[in-house]
Amino acid sequence: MRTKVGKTPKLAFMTEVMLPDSPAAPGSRDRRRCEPRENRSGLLREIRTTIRTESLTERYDVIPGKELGRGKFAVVRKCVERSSGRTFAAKYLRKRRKGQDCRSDILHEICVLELAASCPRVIDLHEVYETSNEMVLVLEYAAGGEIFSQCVADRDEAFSELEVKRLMRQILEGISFLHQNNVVHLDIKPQNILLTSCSPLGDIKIVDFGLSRWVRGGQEIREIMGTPEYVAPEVLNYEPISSATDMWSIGVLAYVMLTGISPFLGNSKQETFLNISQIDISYSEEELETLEVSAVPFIQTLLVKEPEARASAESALQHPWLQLELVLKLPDPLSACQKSHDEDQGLLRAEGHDEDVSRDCDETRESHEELLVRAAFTMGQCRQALEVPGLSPEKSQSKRFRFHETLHGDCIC
Ligand SMILES: Nc1ncnc2c1ncn2[C@@H]1O[C@H](COP(=O)(O)OP(=O)(O)OP(=O)(O)O)[C@@H](O)[C@H]1O
Repeated sequence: MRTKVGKTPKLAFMTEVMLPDSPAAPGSRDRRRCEPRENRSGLLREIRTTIRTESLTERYDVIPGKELGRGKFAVVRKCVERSSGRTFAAKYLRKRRKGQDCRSDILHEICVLELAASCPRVIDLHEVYETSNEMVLVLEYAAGGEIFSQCVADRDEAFSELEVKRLMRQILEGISFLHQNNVVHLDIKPQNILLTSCSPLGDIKIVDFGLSRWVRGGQEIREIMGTPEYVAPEVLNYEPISSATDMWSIGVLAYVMLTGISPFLGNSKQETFLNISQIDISYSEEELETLEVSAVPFIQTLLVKEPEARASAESALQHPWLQLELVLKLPDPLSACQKSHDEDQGLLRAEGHDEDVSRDCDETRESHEELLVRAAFTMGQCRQALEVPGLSPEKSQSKRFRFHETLHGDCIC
């Protein structure tokens, strides 16, 4: 039985990688995209960012004490750039891991961040520093933290369905950008989706490209990596990895965000793998019953065993479940004239605005009212409605379980 959402060991059987000759590949910072150069295992290696060798503290005040997050080989701290007063997240990555020089993995992570520099759904890379033991990525600061916190929160603090839809659209936009650029993330999970702000709920930022790979048609990558609960069946079967591998994880993520339940999590890693390979998933949980009718079919287009039969990021964005968000994209004049009402309702979080500003407020008010009715209807159905008959808060809360340990370099056997 799968009843918990939590931080779980990460699988990572990396193939050996070639090391680049010099710390910083030549190139200017004004080019928008890096030319992807990769070695056999899908690691990009040619970065454009200047690697600074002075101490980070010459230009930044690192906020003492509180860490923003931590992995097995990295720690992330808040820092403030003295010249601008801007806050950033400094990710300190150890170059030597388990006796191996992993500098090339870090260069790959930098290169992917450069490649995604124009995508607002991916965290921005500001600067890179290097010492003898570490590399430090100075990243845009995502003040809202991980969406994980709200996935495991009590019902009254968890995401509403409307919020999940908006965030899911943004996640798919980011993943679609990466896939169009031949990058697969391979570690999509709630801990790697951050928020620009928590209250009010901001926008998502995808982080942690440590396991990502650059894949091209014809080239096969087979590696066992990821986080057990989110890993796709083809990874367990040592079959080729593709963009569909991320889409599986997005299916698991959608389920988790909507229910707080990890759909494949078993009592042991082996049980989790068995559940995944048998697609042993329950669509009859109480938490799913309160959702819009198109929510479960959305998840089902992703949690399909055959990678080629899974929805792509682009087709998932077209799924009926996510279409309400299109209605929520309001033109600027409407946003202005309805602003206070929208705030009161707390329903409208338009993520973009149409260029079309020619319609006047009166004309758009009508569609806005329809929108509010539809949004209110959705909110009424969402899982935050604790009064749903037969849905006991105690029971549903027992399905949420927090633990904070993240392990790496784990194996499947
Ligand atoms: N830009 C950021 N702004 C705010 N917090 C961040 C940022 N980047 C990372 N964090 C926090 O630090 C955590 C660890 O970051 P990240 O996942 O990039 O490191 P990692 O060592 O690769 O982790 P993991 O072991 O989970 O792969 C994130 O889950 C998040 O909580």
